[in-house]
Amino acid sequence: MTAVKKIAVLTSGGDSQGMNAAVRAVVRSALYFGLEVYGIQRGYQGLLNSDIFPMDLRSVGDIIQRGGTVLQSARCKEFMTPEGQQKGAQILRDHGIDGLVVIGGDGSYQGANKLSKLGIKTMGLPGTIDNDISYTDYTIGFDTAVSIVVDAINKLRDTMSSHERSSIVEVMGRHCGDIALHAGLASGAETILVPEVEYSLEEVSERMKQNFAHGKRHSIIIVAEGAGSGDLVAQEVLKSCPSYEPRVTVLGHIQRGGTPTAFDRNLASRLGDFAVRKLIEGESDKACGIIKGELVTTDIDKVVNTKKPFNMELYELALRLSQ
Ligand SMILES: Nc1ncnc2c1ncn2[C@@H]1O[C@H](COP(=O)(O)OP(=O)(O)O)[C@@H](O)[C@H]1O
Ligand SMILES: O=P(O)(O)OC[C@H]1O[C@](O)(COP(=O)(O)O)[C@@H](O)[C@@H]1O
Ligand SMILES: [Mg+2]
Repeated sequence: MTAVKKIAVLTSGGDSQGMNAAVRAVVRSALYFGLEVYGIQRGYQGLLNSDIFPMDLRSVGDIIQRGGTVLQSARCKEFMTPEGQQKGAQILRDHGIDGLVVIGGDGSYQGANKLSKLGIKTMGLPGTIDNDISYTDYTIGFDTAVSIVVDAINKLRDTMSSHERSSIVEVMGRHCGDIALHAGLASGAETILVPEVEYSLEEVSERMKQNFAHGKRHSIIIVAEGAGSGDLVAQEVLKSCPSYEPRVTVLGHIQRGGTPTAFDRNLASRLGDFAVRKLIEGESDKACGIIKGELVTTDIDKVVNTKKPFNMELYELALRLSQ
């Protein structure tokens, strides 16, 4: 006896690499366990437009390696209203859909939470490059985004060291410094500016001067978008250490594209299958995650109301090793 018979899947919010692998896992596991499965195009916007279609085994062929999301994504204002949420729940009921897997970030999770209060069984999967979701060590897309940043910094290093310059790299992460931190540690950045750690521009220039005195003739500064602007940091470096000739690179949406890493594909595959099995077992209003290698579910309410702790140990290590 399964708690759901017909489920749907959608992707919502900023897309991330590995969302396709998650969609594939949801569809194939659902079919394996005898459920009917539907895709919803363009997130909650598509739900409100009844853009809902049946999915079969072949409909998710040849997508595990692709970035973006074949279901497409959207940000939908109407769904933020109680009327929009009731309309969405009614449309799902009209289609006979009793379970929904939402792949997205914290905003998308809140939409899933509202639908569950209206009688639809929901499961959230953490699809965002930012890694800003609590109760999971990793989100789907984070590993790929970090690899892209590291690859870009490798290239910047070549030219920065040739010209003895300082490279200031602005990376994504509105409220979370994890991309900056993990890419910074992996690429030996001297300075990592994140929203979770207060800093002053004076401190940054003091560190630059010290590094210069220690014989460093080029340097990498990573700025998470939520921590400030690369241009401001560059102005400060130009004032205090002009010989570093700062150059700013904003990586932007490049970080959200391209083929997902094996880590992200495997995480997405495991979580997609897990979400289906939990729906079948009757769980609802839960976010799926991975903690210390184990798959877990946590109440969505708890997840969206808890800020993910920042790893200060890793941050201090990155600074210690880049002296
Ligand atoms: N509090 C909320 N209640 C209902 N739906 C929400 C809420 N917050 C966000 N959403 C829906 O989820 C969509 C994606 O949220 P957003 O915060 O943009 O991205 P992400 O899910 O990546 O964090 C929004 O456009 C909206 O449709
Ligand atoms: O797609 P947009 O509107 O340019 O949004 C950019 C934002 O989306 C992200 O890539 C991901 O954020 P979400 O997962 O919350 O959507 C952020 O790092 C970035 O600030
Ligand atoms: Mg978000």
